[in-house]
Amino acid sequence: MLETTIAAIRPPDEPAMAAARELQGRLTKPAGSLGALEELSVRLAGLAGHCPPPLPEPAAVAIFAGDHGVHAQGVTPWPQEVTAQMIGNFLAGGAVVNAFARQAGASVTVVDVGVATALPVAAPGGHAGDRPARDEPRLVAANVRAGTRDLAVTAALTRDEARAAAETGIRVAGELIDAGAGILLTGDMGIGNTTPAAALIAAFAGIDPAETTGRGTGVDDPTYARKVAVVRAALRRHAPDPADPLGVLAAVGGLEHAALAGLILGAAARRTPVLLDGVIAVSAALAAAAFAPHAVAAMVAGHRSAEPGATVALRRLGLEPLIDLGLRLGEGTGALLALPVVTGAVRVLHEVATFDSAGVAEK
Ligand SMILES: O=C(O)c1ccc[n+]([C@@H]2O[C@H](COP(=O)([O-])O)[C@@H](O)[C@H]2O)c1
Ligand SMILES: Cc1cc2nc[nH]c2cc1C
Repeated sequence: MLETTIAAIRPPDEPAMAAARELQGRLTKPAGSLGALEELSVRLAGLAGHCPPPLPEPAAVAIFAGDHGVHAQGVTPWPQEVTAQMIGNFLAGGAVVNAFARQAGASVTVVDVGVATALPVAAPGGHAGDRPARDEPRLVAANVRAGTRDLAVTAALTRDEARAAAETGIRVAGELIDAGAGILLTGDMGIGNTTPAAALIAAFAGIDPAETTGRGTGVDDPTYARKVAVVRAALRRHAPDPADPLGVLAAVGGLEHAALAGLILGAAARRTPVLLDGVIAVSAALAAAAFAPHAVAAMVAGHRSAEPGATVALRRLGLEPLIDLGLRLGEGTGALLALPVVTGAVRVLHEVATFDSAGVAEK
């Protein structure tokens, strides 16, 4: 399924992009006055193969959750159980992602792709295991293994495990798009997952982990120094080949990172935009781009995470984030805040009058 998905990813449609550029020039506003929204509208026309592209509605957030063997190295102060507990919170509607999803009118799908501890059977007020109503958060059980192995000691995953997680992401993308989603938003939850994200970005960018490792949930100086040393040693030990993205994901990645790479590939194959959240999403986006360079055409960078690796990854992908608020929460929160910007960029092409039609004089 991974190979057929990659093979289905085509380059953007140049005539649709040219039509969007030409239309932008005829709308009742000074040329270029919508800044980055204009190029975004052109990119989305190229992805859709149509001008104007469809409005990115409805929106669906997919939160991939997993745990990490590298937690044993003391790279985060939070107990591993928080991953499962936060799933309970997502399903009960009490997390920040839920508040922002309600505001944006987006659905929330939580995917257990590798949680290590027991999931809440039914969160208070939640619907885990029940058949949810249309707008309630939904849980997809797709656990590949109970957390990764410790990447400081051995490869985090086998290639088969990394593939299984990526194919889960592809499957979730297909199901959400089949159910009508016009845009997918990436979300993640995994205590410790900024460590593999930093390793993935350093591996794909070929740079020192000091440039890609951040403070995650907010680690102190000794923990930060340990984290950089763990990532550096892991890259030296595994020496992953950036031309082999499955190998990189297996060596130093995580199950949610691999699944997010799959979600992005699945969206790109269906010519559906995927709005990226923070550092975990952009590390997965580098893997997706290594699998299929044209997948970048489907990516929109929602925001610039405070994690330094996010800026490195966005630069390599050639993506400018839509908002920059110093967020470092994950869950899909930054992507949700950026969603109205994406919708606005497309709505302009649908609704704004041209100089001709409105009888407004041009300069
Ligand atoms: O989205 C981001 O850029 C981001 C930055 C820092 C932390 N996080 C979230 O915090 C958790 C990982 O942090 P840590 O310190 O345990 O590696 C995980 O659940 C992520 O969703 C997310
Ligand atoms: C409380 C908490 C919420 C989160 N959401 C995403 N990552 C998280 C990490 C923690 C610790």
